[in-house]
Amino acid sequence: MQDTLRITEVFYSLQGETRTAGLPTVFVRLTGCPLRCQYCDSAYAFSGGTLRTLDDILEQVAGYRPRYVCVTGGEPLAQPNAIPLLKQLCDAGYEVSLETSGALDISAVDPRVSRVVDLKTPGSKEAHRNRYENIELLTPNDQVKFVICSREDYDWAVSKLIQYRLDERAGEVLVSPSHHDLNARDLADWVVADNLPVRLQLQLHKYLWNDEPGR
Ligand SMILES: C[S@@+](CC[C@H](N)C(=O)[O-])C[C@H]1O[C@@H](n2cnc3c(N)ncnc32)[C@H](O)[C@@H]1O
Ligand SMILES: Nc1nc2[nH]cc(C(=O)O)c2c(=O)[nH]1
Ligand code: SF4
Ligand SMILES: [Mg+2]
Repeated sequence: MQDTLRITEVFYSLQGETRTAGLPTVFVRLTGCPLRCQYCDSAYAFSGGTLRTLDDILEQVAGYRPRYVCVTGGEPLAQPNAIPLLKQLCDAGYEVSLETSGALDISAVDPRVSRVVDLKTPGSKEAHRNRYENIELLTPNDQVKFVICSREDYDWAVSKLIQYRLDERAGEVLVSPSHHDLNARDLADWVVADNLPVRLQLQLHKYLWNDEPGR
C-alpha cells in the first residue's frame, strides 16, 4: 500500500497571501481540520476529498511546471503524510510553503519549507488551540500570521508580537483582516499609527476571483 493523502483540490493560481503574494503558485489543499475558526473561508475542505498517492499528487503538480507550491487545507499537519509530501516537493526543486493553524507540532516539517504559522486570535474562537512551543522553532525562513477580526484582536496581536519578539524570530510577521469581519483600511491605519514591524496583507484571490474554490 502506497502512502496516501486525502486531498480536496490541486490547482494553479496566483498566491493571494504571504510573502509570495502575486506569484503563480500550485496549491495542494489537504482535506480535514480539527479546528473551526469562525471566519474559515475553506470549510468546504473539512470533509470529502479523494485519497490520492504521493506519486499521483507529485505528478499533477509537476504538470503545471511551477516554481512555487503551497500546501494548505484544511489543516495539512493533521495528516501524517503531509511530512513526506513536503519533503518530496522540496526534493523536486520547488519553493514550498505550508499554511498551518499553529495548533499542531511543526518540528518535523522539512527546513526548506517556509512555514506560515497562524497565531489564532480570540476573534477566531480557536485561540485556546495555539501551540506556543511552535514559536521557539521559527526561523527567518518562516512566517507568522495574525488574522484580525476586531480592534481587540489587533491589540492582542500587538501584545504577542512584543512578548515573543516575533519580528526577530520569523522572516515575516503578517497581519490580515478577517474577510467580512474587519475593514482592511482600519487595520492599515492602525499598523501605520503604531509603526508596527509587520506586513499588511489582503487576500488577492478574493479581489480577483471572489473566493471561488479552486482559485
Ligand atoms: C484556510 S487556512 C488553511 C491552513 C490552516 N488551517 C490555517 O488556518 O492556517 C489558510 C489561511 O487562510 C486564512 N483565512 C481563513 N479564513 C479567512 C478569512 N475569512 N479572512 C482572512 N483569512 C482567512 C487562515 O487564517 C490561514 O492563514
Ligand atoms: N489564490 C489563492 N491563494 C491562497 N493562498 C492561501 C490560500 C488558502 O486557501 O490557504 C489561497 C487560496 O485559496 N487561493
Ligand atoms: S485552522 Fe485553517 S482550515 Fe481550520 S478552520 Fe481555521 S482557518 Fe479553517
Ligand atoms: Mg483560501
